[in-house]
Amino acid sequence: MRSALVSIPARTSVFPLGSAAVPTSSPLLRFRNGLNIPSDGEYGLAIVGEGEGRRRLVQTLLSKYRFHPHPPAPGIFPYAYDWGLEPHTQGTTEPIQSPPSIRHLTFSKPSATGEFTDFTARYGALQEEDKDTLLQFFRNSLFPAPKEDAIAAVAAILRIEHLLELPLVALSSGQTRRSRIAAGLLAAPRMLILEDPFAGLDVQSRKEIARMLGRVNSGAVNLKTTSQDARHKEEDGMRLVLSLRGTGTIGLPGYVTHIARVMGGDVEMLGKEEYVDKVKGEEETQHVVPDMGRQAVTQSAESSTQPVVDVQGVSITYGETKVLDNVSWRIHPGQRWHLQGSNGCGKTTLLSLILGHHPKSFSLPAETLSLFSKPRREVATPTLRRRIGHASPEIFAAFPRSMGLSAGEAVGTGYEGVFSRRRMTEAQRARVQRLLEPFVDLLGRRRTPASRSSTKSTLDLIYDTDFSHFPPNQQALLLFLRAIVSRPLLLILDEASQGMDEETWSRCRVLLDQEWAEIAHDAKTATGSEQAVVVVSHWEEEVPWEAGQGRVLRLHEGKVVHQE
Ligand SMILES: Nc1ncnc2c1ncn2[C@@H]1O[C@H](COP(=O)(O)OP(=O)(O)OP(=O)(O)O)[C@@H](O)[C@H]1O
Repeated sequence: MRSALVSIPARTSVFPLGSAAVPTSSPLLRFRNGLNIPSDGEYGLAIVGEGEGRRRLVQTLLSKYRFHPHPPAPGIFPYAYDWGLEPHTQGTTEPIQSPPSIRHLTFSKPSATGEFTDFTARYGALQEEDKDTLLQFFRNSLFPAPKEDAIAAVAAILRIEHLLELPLVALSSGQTRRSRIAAGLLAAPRMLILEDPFAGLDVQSRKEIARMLGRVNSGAVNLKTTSQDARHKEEDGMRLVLSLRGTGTIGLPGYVTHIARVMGGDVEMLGKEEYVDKVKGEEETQHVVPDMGRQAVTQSAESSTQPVVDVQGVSITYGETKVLDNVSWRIHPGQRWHLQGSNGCGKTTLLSLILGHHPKSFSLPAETLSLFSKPRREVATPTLRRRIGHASPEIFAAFPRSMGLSAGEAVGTGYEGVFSRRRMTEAQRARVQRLLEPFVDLLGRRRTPASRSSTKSTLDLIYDTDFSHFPPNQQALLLFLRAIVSRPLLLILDEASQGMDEETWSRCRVLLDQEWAEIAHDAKTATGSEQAVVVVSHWEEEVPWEAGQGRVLRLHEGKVVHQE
């Protein structure tokens, strides 16, 4: 075995860069029993635990923090491996910058360059600038430029050969994720850190990709031999480090041998078996608290209400490809639907017709699409925006970060379903504050010196803080609150929990239960109507109602294959 890629001794702590040499504050992380990543041999690492802790550990691996105590540096601490950097940068104990051979792939950030983000462009006639295909992206936008055989090898690994000639914007979110993993592999770094690579992937894809990543990690597939990057020796493999949401054992790829578990600021290294035993033991001793807040779902009788959505025999075709094929679907007030189907089967396209994002939405024959008891073509799009609450990875990517909207204003844009600042009534401001309240401890963690000296309450400070100043997982939370703020007649949660921590999402679920109980109560006592809900998720456990309490619509290659 050669040297370690990463070697962090036991009892090392990390602090923000620029903090005092003799630490005066508590560390960001403490490494209980160190962290060593060998450069070769059978070894697979997954980081699990609290979201903020996992992020800090990733930042540590990217050399974004200062270490204490300063260890005798074998290379560029914490890296023991010779990354092929200039001699003068070696032997330093201060982190300088991540070695170029480490790549970090995160899916929770909106893309800085704009690629993969424009969510409505894909439905209409494509603009010239949106016509770039996946293949062109791989050829022209990656550095170092991959060789053709590398592209072919990676496309085969990730089963995206059939997508190479498609425009980037046409890819579904799962297809986009596979393509981004492919781009990460094509860069052929010495170490690739992937954050939540399996979120948004269907069950089959998750298994396939976990297996393929295992082969890359073990060196069975060596992409270096096909890379043009001269920094690497051909025999160098690629180490993959996965950061995975959740502390459970579900979703751990088979090839993973070691776990770095982050809890309460402590990083503990465990062998996989040791970890699995520990988690099982903890689960057994955990007190199961009955969920008093959870309401039994009352599924409205179909006959007694007018449907909020009535789709009858809709088909959508791009060139030769039939993306929706004779789809029919009725959604009544109070119903909960889980829209299912593998990546690329047409779920988002179907929802885009209902949401009014798809240009065909307005031009479909009146009898094929009715919304809120009227033919779609008689319902103005701003009315749809007001009546439908919507959270999705596409909204997350597209929501403006440069307009200076505060967190409260961002949530308030949900009243009109717009992306721009709007005036809110006092009652609406109060409602936004009430929604923020259960999350104050999560959203208020990053207090600045200025905010500490402010006389405002933490809730007011959060309300006024610029939306873009929150980390991505908290932005996802704010956009979820935006979707529910107006108590819309139809709520569409399309992979809404993507990017959120488990703790945050479980609180969102409690909030949803409360909301639905209140809406149901109002519907009985006043003239209101119960909320219809559509959830898209590839993870059963993330559907916010008990199994069997909702309905299911399953698509396969654009066709409805199951409806109950
Ligand atoms: N302009 C286009 N030309 C060709 N195919 C397209 C175009 N736009 C979309 N598609 C294809 O339509 C299919 C449906 O995409 P859609 O986003 O609806 O899938 P999805 O079920 O939501 O997938 P995911 O689970 O990955 O989000 C995909 O296979 C996509 O590649």
